[in-house]
Amino acid sequence: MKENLVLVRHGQSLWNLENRFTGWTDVDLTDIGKEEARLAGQQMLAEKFTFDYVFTSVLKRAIRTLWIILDEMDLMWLPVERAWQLNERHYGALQGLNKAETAAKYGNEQVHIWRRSYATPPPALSLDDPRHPRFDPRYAKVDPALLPATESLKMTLERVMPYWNEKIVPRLKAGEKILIVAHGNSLRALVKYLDQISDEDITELNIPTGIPLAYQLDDQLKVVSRRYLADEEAVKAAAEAVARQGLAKKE
Ligand SMILES: O=C(O)[C@@H](CO)OP(=O)(O)O
Repeated sequence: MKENLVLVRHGQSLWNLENRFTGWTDVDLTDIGKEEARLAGQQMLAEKFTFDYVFTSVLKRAIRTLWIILDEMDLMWLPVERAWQLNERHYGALQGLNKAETAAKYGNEQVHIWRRSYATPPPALSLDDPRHPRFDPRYAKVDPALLPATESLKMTLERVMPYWNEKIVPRLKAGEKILIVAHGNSLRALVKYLDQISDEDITELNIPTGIPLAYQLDDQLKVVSRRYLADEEAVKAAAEAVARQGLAKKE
């Protein structure tokens, strides 16, 4: 394998299925999501991918996807680092709401801005909202000032990038092959950086669930090649399906 970095968005989650804004809500995979993870693992095995080190978030839809992939690849022994910095973008007060119903209420355009604009965050959770991450024991050791009540993609990128630079870059520079299993928007942040996508163009990028995206990076970590391990049509259809989730249902 010439690629040294593979990014995988977790398989379908319960709230993907119910079409709800998820963010930092810790929902599990559906059976389809587990199957997507199995296929991702089998695909990488078939193409003789292997890894030295693995990163994921602290949310179970990503962790379980990773477990299934490593199981399929017979790589369960690999070291894994879980980091809140790789979590999904925090969706603020939208978390739990149905995307199509929200679009019916506020308009497709407003929902597209909340979902895909670079710098506009959704409405924030109040500090005393029980869903605020400061009440969740998994973030007990994180500086409370860093815990978001909402995030734009820009804010997500601002917490993903320091982690990338500090924890992932040194391993890539040392020649390790890295797998990252994370989320639609934390991966959009990383892909924006790697592929140097502009603030405008990133609004049109949708990452499909469960399809490995493999990068070959050079010594300077510049992109030599990138490809999804699926045919182009399948990737396009899956990305368009993600984009459509934010549209109001036609009467
Ligand atoms: O709800 C979310 O957290 C994300 C990923 O499922 O959704 P979206 O594609 O709308 O950014």
